[in-house]
Amino acid sequence: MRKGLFITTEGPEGAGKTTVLNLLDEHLKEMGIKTLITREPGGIDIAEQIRRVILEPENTAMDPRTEALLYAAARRQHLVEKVRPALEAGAIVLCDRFVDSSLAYQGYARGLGIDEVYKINEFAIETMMPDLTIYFDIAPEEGLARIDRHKGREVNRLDLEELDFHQKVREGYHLLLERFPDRIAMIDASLPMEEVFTAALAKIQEILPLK
Ligand SMILES: Nc1ncnc2c1ncn2[C@@H]1O[C@H](COP(=O)(O)OP(=O)(O)OP(=O)(O)O)[C@@H](O)[C@H]1O
Ligand SMILES: Cc1cn([C@H]2C[C@H](O)[C@@H](COP(=O)(O)O)O2)c(=O)[nH]c1=O
Repeated sequence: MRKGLFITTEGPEGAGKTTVLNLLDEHLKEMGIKTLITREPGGIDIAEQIRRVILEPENTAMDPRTEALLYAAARRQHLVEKVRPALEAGAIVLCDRFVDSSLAYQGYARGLGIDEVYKINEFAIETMMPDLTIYFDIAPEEGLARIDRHKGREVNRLDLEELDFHQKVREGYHLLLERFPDRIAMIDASLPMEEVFTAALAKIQEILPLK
């Protein structure tokens, strides 16, 4: 049974999700709340191995459906091995990307169809959807420029897609916002980091059980 809260972050490349998620994790821990911070694809050994296959820049021959299936496979293993046990133990799970990434990237930007990609993911996640998804909205040009400036970050196969693809990713997220207005909250990720953090924390506080 799910006793904790499942919170995910989403957004285009370089939106600041990882940075802000780490700050949120620190802040919640200081409040005495049990948290688990993790990421997709990855977070556990098998899923990190799948991540390497998906994101290796040389794997240019990868078919879009293969890509979607690999993300779903990594998701399944991560959910079973790490996310579900932490939720059952009552933690707040902070997960950098989840199924909405597949819907925006593979479903919309790759053109596989949001509903089709959701269907294959249903097999992976069963009914496990986030309690809250914080969507970091940013123009892809700005996000990609941040990554460019951020020396030492791995450049992955998806980062190397044309600007048009990244614009479609953002459009895909906007469609998801319309479809799931009760679950997905948008914040303006172009603001200074401190303001983005405050806005994200406010969204979490709205769903924290009162003590
Ligand atoms: N609000 C902000 N203003 C300016 N720079 C930021 C802001 N938030 C994050 N950054 C910087 O942008 C870069 C990318 O941030 P981060 O890795 O957190 O993004 P991300 O959304 O996790 O990216 P990706 O999904 O592509 O890995 C980092 O160098 C980070 O310091
Ligand atoms: C979960 C998931 C991710 N992606 C893409 C999004 C990014 O380009 C990479 C992950 O890299 P990050 O630095 O950890 O953000 O993978 C995707 O296309 N579909 C997914 O389901």
